[in-house]
Amino acid sequence: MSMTFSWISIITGSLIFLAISLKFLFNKVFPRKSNVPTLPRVRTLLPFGIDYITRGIIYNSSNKNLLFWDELFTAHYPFKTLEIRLGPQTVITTRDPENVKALLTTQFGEFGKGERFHQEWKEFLGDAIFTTDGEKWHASRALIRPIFSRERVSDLSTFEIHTQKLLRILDSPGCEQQPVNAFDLCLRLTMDIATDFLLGASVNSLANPADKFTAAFADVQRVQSWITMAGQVSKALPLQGFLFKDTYRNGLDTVNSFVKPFIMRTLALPRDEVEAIARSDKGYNFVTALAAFTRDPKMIRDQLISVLLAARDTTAATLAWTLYELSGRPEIVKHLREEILETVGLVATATYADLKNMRYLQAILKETLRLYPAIPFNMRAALSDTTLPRGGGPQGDLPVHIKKDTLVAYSPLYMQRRSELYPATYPDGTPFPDPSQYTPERWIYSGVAGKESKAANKADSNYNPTVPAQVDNHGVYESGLLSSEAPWIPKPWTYIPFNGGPRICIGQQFALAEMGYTLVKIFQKYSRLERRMKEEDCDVMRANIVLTPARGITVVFLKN
Ligand code: HEM
Repeated sequence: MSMTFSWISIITGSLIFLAISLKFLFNKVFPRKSNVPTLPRVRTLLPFGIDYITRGIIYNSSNKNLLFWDELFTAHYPFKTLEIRLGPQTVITTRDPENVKALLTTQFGEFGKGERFHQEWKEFLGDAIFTTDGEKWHASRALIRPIFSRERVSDLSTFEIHTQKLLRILDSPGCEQQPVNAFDLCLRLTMDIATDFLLGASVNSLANPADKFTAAFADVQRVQSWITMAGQVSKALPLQGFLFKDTYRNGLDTVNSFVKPFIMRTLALPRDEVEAIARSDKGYNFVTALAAFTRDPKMIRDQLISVLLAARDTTAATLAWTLYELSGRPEIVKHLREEILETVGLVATATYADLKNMRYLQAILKETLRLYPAIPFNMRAALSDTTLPRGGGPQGDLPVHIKKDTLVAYSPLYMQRRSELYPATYPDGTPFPDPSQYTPERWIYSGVAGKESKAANKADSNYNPTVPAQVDNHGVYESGLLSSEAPWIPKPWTYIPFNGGPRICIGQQFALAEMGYTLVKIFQKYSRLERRMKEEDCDVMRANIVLTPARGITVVFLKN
């Protein structure tokens, strides 16, 4: 037995030695051309970067993606853009806002989701807004844009129906004054709201947690996130074929069979009737709105599922992280309740304008999205041979060539947590709150919130809650703080929870209204939120496409 073991060790050791020697020789024989500015290259020990990939998988499965990025950039400080060769695949990671700006706006046509991403997601999302580039993407965006107009988004009646159901659950015998998993409730709430908005009928997962559609959608998403992660290294390791295709296909069948009748029923209506519904408020939903422009059931299905995917977990996770932070901070809850009391009182329902006028509420949401951006890591592919403005040369500040199909990764999570991107003080010398801390007040003048915020809001002549969201705001989140009186707005392209440029999140205002409405509803009724989590379960961030609390969020909602 021990003889066999030592032979295995000798053979394994020799193979590793051989692989390292071959890699060394390869680098000697094919050195990089020296006259073109190149990016600092991350050294890997084993061929195809297998050591690097393994480390990535281990860090990901132990929820340490942020640490992975931190260690990578710390090891290569002060460089902000790095190149990693994983066999034939080149992946660039950047924390340079100038490069992020190029990816998302100034060189928008040269970087996109890319054909590989499209292929990986095609079965799930088809050829819709989320997975296409160029003309196809443009057509999808134009089709969907009117559905997110201010008039449509400011109708909060769907939120009212489902938040009422949430409150009834919180008041029910098993939950009242008891610890509940707030993340699970947020997922169910956002699923119910999204399906109601999209189909005109909710899956009602708040009342029925075992709902089949919700479970199938979760299965497909889980496998899809593995496929996407494997896709980043798939040229080096062709893993995708092994990834639970049965679960994926069965899940997709369930999802498709659920949405199909809604689409077919709408398409069976005479066109002028569909157009009339799409113009009115009665019976309006995403499917009817799309059916007024296209009679293609697959196109409607693809856009519908894409928007559902984009809308559901992102909003649930942001709401849940907000409740997590608020559960440890009674002073924030107190301020928020004061603002609610002043703006809508404890009984009335908030309007869209009320939500927009509540500066402290908006600051809370901004602060959550700063520390927990729902899409923590993102990626673009070079659609042709092109350049990035920075990263080359000895100082890392020269433009670099980028070959077609190179992947460029950036991380709102990592960037938004870097203290160097924040000022030490406000313009008047008041210290700027520690960027590592959850402090909504940083978004409002000198830490003053509550009463003063409302007065400041009225005085803010640039503030206009009717301004549509879809402006290119240079990566800065729009909600009325882009005014001459704002004491601080993030440096361009350093705060991008909704991305920026032409592909900025189309549902941004919908999401903010949904989260704001839910928080108002909750804190009209409850005055305290207590966290009931073990220390080791707090702040554990799982990053599988969306940044979710890995151990849930266990809290108790208390009335006094
Ligand atoms: C807190 C909640 C949300 C956050 C943080 C968020 C964030 C984002 C981000 C970062 C992107 C860019 C993805 C990329 O291009 O790589 C995006 C795109 C998108 N989002 Fe959101 N989102 C949220 C909620 C919503 C909601 C509620 C909807 C719809 C009701 C929605 C619909 C979309 C769509 C359709 C896209 C694709 C836009 C395009 O490619 O042109 N999102 N979102």
